[in-house]
Amino acid sequence: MSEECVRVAVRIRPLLPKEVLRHHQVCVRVVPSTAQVMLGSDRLFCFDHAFGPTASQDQVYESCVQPLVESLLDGYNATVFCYGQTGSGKTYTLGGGNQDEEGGIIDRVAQDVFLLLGKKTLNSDGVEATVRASYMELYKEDLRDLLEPHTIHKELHIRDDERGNTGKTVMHM
Ligand SMILES: Nc1ncnc2c1ncn2[C@@H]1O[C@H](COP(=O)(O)OP(=O)(O)OP(=O)(O)O)[C@@H](O)[C@H]1O
Repeated sequence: MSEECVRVAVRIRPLLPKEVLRHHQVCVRVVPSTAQVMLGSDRLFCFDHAFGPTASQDQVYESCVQPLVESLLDGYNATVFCYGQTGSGKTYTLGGGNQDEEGGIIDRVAQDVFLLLGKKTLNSDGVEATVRASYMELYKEDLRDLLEPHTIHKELHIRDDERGNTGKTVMHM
């Protein structure tokens, strides 16, 4: 893995059945054996990773995220976020989730965090670990606690943290 602080991966999802039925065409493809994508026939873009429509959830996780989980347990901070227009595959890549889909990044991170913590605590006497997780949705101006989906009306507010403008914190999570 490169030493860059910020790395960008692009994932091209397959056409959906409804898109195939409507004869939509694929307009972007990965240049084989590179991290480049070609838009149309002559516009080339470079990324740190490029995944085509046949890439598995495993491949995306192993190349882009797993190394971050390992460094997390060495004390580093890590952020992974998905960006893209509606329907481009952010939820699928992060969550997967439908019964017939493979699990996404969140499932795999959770599994690996506990697996690696298990190994660490086994190998080092007296080491204890606490894992805290929050899962929220910010849609327009509304925040939802996705670990308590029934509390739609729960009063959640974004505030500056005690250090001022450098971070944000959500009250009442
Ligand atoms: N790599 C993939 N392989 C197979 N199906 C995919 C893939 N990525 C996305 N899809 C499918 O494409 C559809 C749209 O994906 P998804 O809901 O993840 O988009 P999104 O970016 O989260 O959209 P929105 O911003 O509207 O929430 C879903 O039916 C999803 O199952």
